[in-house]
Amino acid sequence: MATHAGLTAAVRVSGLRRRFGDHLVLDGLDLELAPGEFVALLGKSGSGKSTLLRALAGLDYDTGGSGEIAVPHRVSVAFQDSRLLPWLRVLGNVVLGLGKAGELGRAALAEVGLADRARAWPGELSGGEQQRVALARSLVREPELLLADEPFGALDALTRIKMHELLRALHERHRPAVLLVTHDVDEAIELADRVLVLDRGRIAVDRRVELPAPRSLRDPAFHEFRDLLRGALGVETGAAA
Ligand SMILES: Nc1ncnc2c1ncn2[C@@H]1O[C@H](COP(=O)(O)OP(=O)(O)OP(=O)(O)O)[C@@H](O)[C@H]1O
Repeated sequence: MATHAGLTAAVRVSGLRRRFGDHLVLDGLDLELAPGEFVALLGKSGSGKSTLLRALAGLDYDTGGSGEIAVPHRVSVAFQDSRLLPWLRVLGNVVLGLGKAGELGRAALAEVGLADRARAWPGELSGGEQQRVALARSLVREPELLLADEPFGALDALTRIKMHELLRALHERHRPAVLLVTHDVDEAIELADRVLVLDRGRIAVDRRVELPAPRSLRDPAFHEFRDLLRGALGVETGAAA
């Protein structure tokens, strides 16, 4: 079913339906991402965000479904846990399956600030460092599309801020299209060019983030946008506080 996107879109999804037994999770979903666009995907727990990501990544072999999906040739996927192989050193994980010399891998590790950890074992790294290795592993494949499922969900707040900065910088430099699944409304507004809310199997909200950079929680427009998204997610907006 998956085909390759034309030059005009990095992702094109039309009429995507996915069900688990009687449970229709995606119900005729339509979505387009432009090349280089950074898009955040929000949605209540169980709304189907990971199901959509897996469909785009071609990882949902057993699921009943229909619809059209077009993605680029080079797609990378990042998950909440880094999924590094513990029996390979850091550099081995980065270049796994590429059959290339380590030079590209070392350059990618340098980009995420881990040039000196190439020979370490994954178990010797902190959670944040492991996620940086996972980013390097994605980068070295020069993806046209990066699919990220809560990649910072397990990190502490400070490490998360640093990872945000790193991801923005890497996006600026390499310009893949990004689809970032997150529970964190502020993370979505800080990072993305465009924010989507998935509800009842479709994209219920699709808004560009027009806030000036650097995006600041002090900007009243940030709060307006946050309230709009929280409203769409059925969360108290705190407007009366
Ligand atoms: N392999 C599966 N078998 C049966 N049901 C599944 C399977 N995978 C997902 N589901 C169901 O599909 C629905 C959507 O799941 P999905 O993981 O896509 O949601 P999500 O929006 O990513 O949730 P969360 O934010 O909690 O991670 C849920 O009701 C889930 O129980």
